[in-house]
Amino acid sequence: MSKYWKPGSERPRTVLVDDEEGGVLFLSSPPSSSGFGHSSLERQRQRLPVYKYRTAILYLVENHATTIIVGETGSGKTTQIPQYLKEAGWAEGGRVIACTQPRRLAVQSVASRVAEEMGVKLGEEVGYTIRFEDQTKPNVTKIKFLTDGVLLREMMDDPLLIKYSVIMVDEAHERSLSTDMLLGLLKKVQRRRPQLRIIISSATIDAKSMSTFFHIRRRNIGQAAEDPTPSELPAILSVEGKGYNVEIHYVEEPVSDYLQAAVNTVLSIHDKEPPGDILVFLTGQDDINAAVQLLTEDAQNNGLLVLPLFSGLSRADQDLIFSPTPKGKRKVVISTNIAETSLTLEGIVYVVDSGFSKQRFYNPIPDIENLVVAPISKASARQRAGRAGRVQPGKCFRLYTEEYFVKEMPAEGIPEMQRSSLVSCVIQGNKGESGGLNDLRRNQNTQNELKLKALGIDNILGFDWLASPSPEAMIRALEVLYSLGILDEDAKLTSPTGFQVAEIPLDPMISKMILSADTYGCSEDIITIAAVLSVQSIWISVRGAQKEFDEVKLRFAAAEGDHVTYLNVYKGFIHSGKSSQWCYKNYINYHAMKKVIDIREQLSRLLRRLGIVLKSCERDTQVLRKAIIAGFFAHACCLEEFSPNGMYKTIKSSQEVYIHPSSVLFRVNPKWVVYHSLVSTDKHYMRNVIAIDPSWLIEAAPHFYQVRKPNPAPY
Ligand SMILES: Nc1ncnc2c1ncn2[C@@H]1O[C@H](COP(=O)(O)OP(=O)(O)OP(=O)(O)O)[C@@H](O)[C@H]1O
Repeated sequence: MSKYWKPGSERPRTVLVDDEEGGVLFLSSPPSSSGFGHSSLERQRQRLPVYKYRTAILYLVENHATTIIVGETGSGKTTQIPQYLKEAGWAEGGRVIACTQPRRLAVQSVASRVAEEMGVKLGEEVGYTIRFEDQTKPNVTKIKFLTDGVLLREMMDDPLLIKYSVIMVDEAHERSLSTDMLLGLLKKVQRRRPQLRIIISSATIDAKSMSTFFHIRRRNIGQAAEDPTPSELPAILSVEGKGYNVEIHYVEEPVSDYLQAAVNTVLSIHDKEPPGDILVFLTGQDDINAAVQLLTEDAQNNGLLVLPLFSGLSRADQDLIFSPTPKGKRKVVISTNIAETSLTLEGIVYVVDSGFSKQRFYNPIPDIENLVVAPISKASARQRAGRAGRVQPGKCFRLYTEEYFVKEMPAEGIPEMQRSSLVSCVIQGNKGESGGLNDLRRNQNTQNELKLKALGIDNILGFDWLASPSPEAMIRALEVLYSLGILDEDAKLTSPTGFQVAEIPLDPMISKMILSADTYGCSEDIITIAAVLSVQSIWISVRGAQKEFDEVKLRFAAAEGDHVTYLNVYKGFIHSGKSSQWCYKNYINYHAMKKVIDIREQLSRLLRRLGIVLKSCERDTQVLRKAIIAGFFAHACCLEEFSPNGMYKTIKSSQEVYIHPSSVLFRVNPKWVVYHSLVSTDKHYMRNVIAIDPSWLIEAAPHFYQVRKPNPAPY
């Protein structure tokens, strides 16, 4: 049974307890206001609902292995609890307090807020880590924000997460693949390391089922030295109270076009409501761009500053979202669900919720994962409304009826684990989620599987999941890893390939491509390609200048396809002295190119660590393409004969696919191609495509392909 604790009934004692290193931790009462000083930030902190629960939270964390904290959006969970823990001594003796978030943007923004509240420089006492960006200092950082994916990766080097005293898994209701994996693994870690404290927090979580999951029954493994161990029963704390009031408005009749309805609602707010910025939730980059365009047409004269927000946005564009609204303007941020949790955008008074988001759904029959626009859950709707009312009262305009919300909207979404292909040979074109892993997320699931393997969890089918994935999806993932030579017949990581792939923080197909490049003598070139594939897009999308853009792109285009084209762009950029002017002239995203340089540098350091000497094949494009095929042979397609519209079929499952218009091979239609990822809209489109010779497939993967014997000639 779980334990509920209501503050007020009994004030927790101040207790002294030995910590793991034999030092002393003490659980104190809240610091007096004089202890805090009187700056306005400190007063703001004390006004938050969670402040009243400070002692209770510290008491529960001290005495329970797991504490589940449920509190309204904006009540102060994310920004305050890590600070309370630090103040109470949980970061003494070199230990670190971790707080995970499902999204990168949230990690960066809450870390900088907490650093500001503590009056320290970001990256020192308070830091953050997202993939390819580490803003922490060893032995200095005490509170670390990170994505749950990054923490999973850290577990490969430090399976018991020894350096952390407390791990707070925030926004656990999101149930992303990484969150679910992390929760399952943390439960295992806790059995081995009872002193680790876990906090699970959200505004909209089913605390009871989480509590049942975390009720560990510890094996007797000789932990006497670590006693007193905390209670195995998870505690649930409900933080009452919220920030400012948010008035909810529904439409009277269902709307047929949510995009147009969102635009109309923004204009009507602007017309009728007092000053205050507006945050609009749409689904993906396409409808966001369409809404931005519709509103910008109007904005010239009406004082609206319209800004898009989706993952993969450049840092400069992202900063605009957070910077103060210019005087006399009203900011309108049009976002995917990237802004749904944890973010505080200071000027936001109004939220417009379309009721939809892009979600992945896996269809096992053609083995294709689609990114579809689907209705959100009540949990998401509450999170969205919670982006208003954080620094002042607000209003949320829901573009669906109250009846729909009450009677039809599901309470929670389906966990990603149960609606994803674990093989993920398909791109999600996932522009709206998880903060910019972008194309590389395509095979994230396989990568996650790999993480479990690298953590020595071999019986994946029997793993203790919060929500079990389908066995078919698991088996498919194992098949892919086996075909790549990453797992052996006993489903164990191969040596050295499997272990090396597990070291590289990219999807296994890209990692295999990188490792194979060593054999082909082109690792120097392949890491450039891998780096470009890990940013959203190096091109700047240009509305109304398509013709010029196409002409410029032709200057870099390689007949072999997109990957080789990227090498041309990279060389041009280096040759220009990494000039932003050069990028501007060539419709290339300067920030994306800087990111490419950064990722490339990290990959080259990693390869050196693996003992791989970087070599260039000096533009031998055949060798390059063979290395790409070594990772992507399963993505081979053949042009259908006599197809008037460039239809290809995948060799693996005879799925109809087309070359994406953004590819340099669009309309060129070579007979045989290999693609990096699929985007599914009206059709399945291949992105990042190279032309190949089919004999290379058999050379790279004789276990996967065989030459069809011709039918015997009839007599
Ligand atoms: N960048 C910021 N600027 C101004 N105020 C902020 C900022 N970040 C947080 N706050 C204030 O702190 C409050 C608590 O934020 P916090 O993110 O800790 O809440 P939360 O309970 O974790 O919310 P959620 O469940 O929405 O993530 C906000 O409502 C807001 O008043």
